[in-house]
Amino acid sequence: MPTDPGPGRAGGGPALTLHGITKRYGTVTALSEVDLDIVPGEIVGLLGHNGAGKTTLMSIVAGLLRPDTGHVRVLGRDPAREPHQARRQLGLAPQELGLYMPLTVRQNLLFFAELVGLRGRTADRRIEEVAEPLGLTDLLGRRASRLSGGQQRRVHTAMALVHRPPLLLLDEPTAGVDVQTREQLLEAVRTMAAEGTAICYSTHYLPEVETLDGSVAVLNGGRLIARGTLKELVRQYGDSGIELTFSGGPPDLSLPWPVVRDGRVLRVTVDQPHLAVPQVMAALGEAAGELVNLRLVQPSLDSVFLRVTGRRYGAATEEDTP
Ligand SMILES: Nc1ncnc2c1ncn2[C@@H]1O[C@H](COP(=O)(O)OP(=O)(O)OP(=O)(O)O)[C@@H](O)[C@H]1O
Repeated sequence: MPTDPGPGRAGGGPALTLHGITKRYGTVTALSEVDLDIVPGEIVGLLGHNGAGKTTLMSIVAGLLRPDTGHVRVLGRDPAREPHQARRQLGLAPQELGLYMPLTVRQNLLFFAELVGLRGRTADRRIEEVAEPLGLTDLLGRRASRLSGGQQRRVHTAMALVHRPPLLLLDEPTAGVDVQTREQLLEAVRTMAAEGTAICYSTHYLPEVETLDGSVAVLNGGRLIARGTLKELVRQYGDSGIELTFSGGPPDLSLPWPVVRDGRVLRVTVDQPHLAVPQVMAALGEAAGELVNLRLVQPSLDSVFLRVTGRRYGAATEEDTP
């Protein structure tokens, strides 16, 4: 049994509290009046289009950037005033890989373990513990430079976990990884949450957030515009409908349901889209010849995102109906 304290150390309060956080870079407002709590054991999918402020938010929590206004508490500590204490309570896996390529996997993990005060047998044991679920046990002696991209990404994530932090910040941990690595990372995230770790998980891949079945925070232009569990948000904002894509400009349709035009796409919001298809097709008339795709949209995180931001999320999967 590990002797170091586990992640359930928040004493009942939130693992992370952000209150009124604003951050500007010159004239660009990256975050505006953001309030966010994450409680122990909660996985928050942090979502937003490119430039929405996700990385800025994580950097502020990790104490790498200072907010212009507002306050941050990591397990009750202010990363700006008590950087070392706050830093030990969190693990950050930034977007950019941070491996030392000439070192072995074990040496990379040991380096990070020592940075947060782990030594000797405690560090060795934690390295073994963190390597196992991420499929790194057999790779501990291998140089980082000799690993595949997916293996490097797993080591990068393992470095954030090695001190068993009660708060974990993962910035697009599955960017560019293979299916097996994705599964291993998601499983490791689920396990840590079940053990009480609070996790802030940014991704451009909505099905991952649905798989993790956690809660969601949506940033848009630096503002937090939606926050809740997946189920709550889908109930509140998850429109269903029909999405029609045309080879040229979409026609004007006369239908009894709201129709929104977005470039070459028309979106019809309707409760039971499969029953509405015949009427929509009939309304197309000659424009049916220009139709290149018809998709039934069911209430999901994808439709929540579209509703609250006005744009679909970049890498969401599509269940296209030919
Ligand atoms: N160092 C910087 N100097 C100036 N502007 C910056 C800087 N870093 C970020 N920004 C701007 O702040 C805004 C938020 O950027 P941020 O990187 O936090 O977004 P993001 O949601 O992480 O985006 P992505 O999904 O592309 O990683 C963007 O408009 C970005 O251009």
